[in-house]
Amino acid sequence: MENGAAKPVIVAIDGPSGTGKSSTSKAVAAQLGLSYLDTGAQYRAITWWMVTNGIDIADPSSIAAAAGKPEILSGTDPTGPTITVDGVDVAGPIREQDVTSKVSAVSAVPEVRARITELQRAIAASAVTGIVVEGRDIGTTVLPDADLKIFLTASAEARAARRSGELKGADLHTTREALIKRDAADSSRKTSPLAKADDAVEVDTTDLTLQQVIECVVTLVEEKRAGK
Ligand SMILES: Nc1ncnc2c1ncn2[C@@H]1O[C@H](COP(=O)(O)OP(=O)(O)OP(=O)(O)O)[C@@H](O)[C@H]1O
Ligand SMILES: Nc1ccn([C@H]2C[C@H](O)[C@@H](COP(=O)(O)O)O2)c(=O)n1
Repeated sequence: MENGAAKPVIVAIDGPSGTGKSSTSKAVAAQLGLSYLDTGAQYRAITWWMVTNGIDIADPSSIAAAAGKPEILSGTDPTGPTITVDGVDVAGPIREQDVTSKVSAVSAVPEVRARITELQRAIAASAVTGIVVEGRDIGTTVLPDADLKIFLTASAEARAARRSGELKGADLHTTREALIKRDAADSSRKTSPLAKADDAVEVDTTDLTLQQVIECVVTLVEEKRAGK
């Protein structure tokens, strides 16, 4: 690059629910001075808009017809990411159970994916120092030329324990079943399913602390930047 500025680094982090994508990505981006994009929040935001506007979630053609309507904006500061829909802050509502139970159906609709993928690529292209983008299809579809691709995994038991801790002691069995159901839907959809890219580095986080996962990913990014 001219004037000696470092080339922006693009990091894709994918994996099933509760593997630590958001926590890891935010911390890595903050530590390395990169932007951060939570693509799950964008799919949740469009789902929130569909629910709020009375779109029939069981009817993919209604979802497809409405996919271009909401304006979704993501703030990419890893120390305070934001998400708005038509100017409304939806950071809280998109985490509610009603949205969580419907997001897989909405995000399976090809028109929704095309719309959100376009937003994601534009955000990544405008990140000055680089960006950590986390989701399900970032390494395979959204940013196939990413400098580094990570695929996080963890046992269903570990993921359920993490989530039920977060949900203030929600029933472990119910939480585990809900995670497995959402992963199955996300992995089996036709368009851009949850999948590990062939060139992704897989990190099993089952027996690692969050801090160990962050350190592992920071090291991988630094090695990549150093051309190792
Ligand atoms: N290695 C780890 N050890 C213990 N807890 C962890 C670890 N990684 C993440 N967590 C905790 O697990 C919970 C889920 O993590 P996080 O939200 O980052 O996962 P995610 O993969 O982004 O999930 P989702 O895809 O459902 O949004 C959080 O409470 C987080 O603090
Ligand atoms: N790249 C992505 C990111 C997310 N989704 C869908 C599937 C998930 O179940 C849902 C919510 O994501 P989360 O907030 O749990 O990370 O969004 C997707 O299809 N593609």
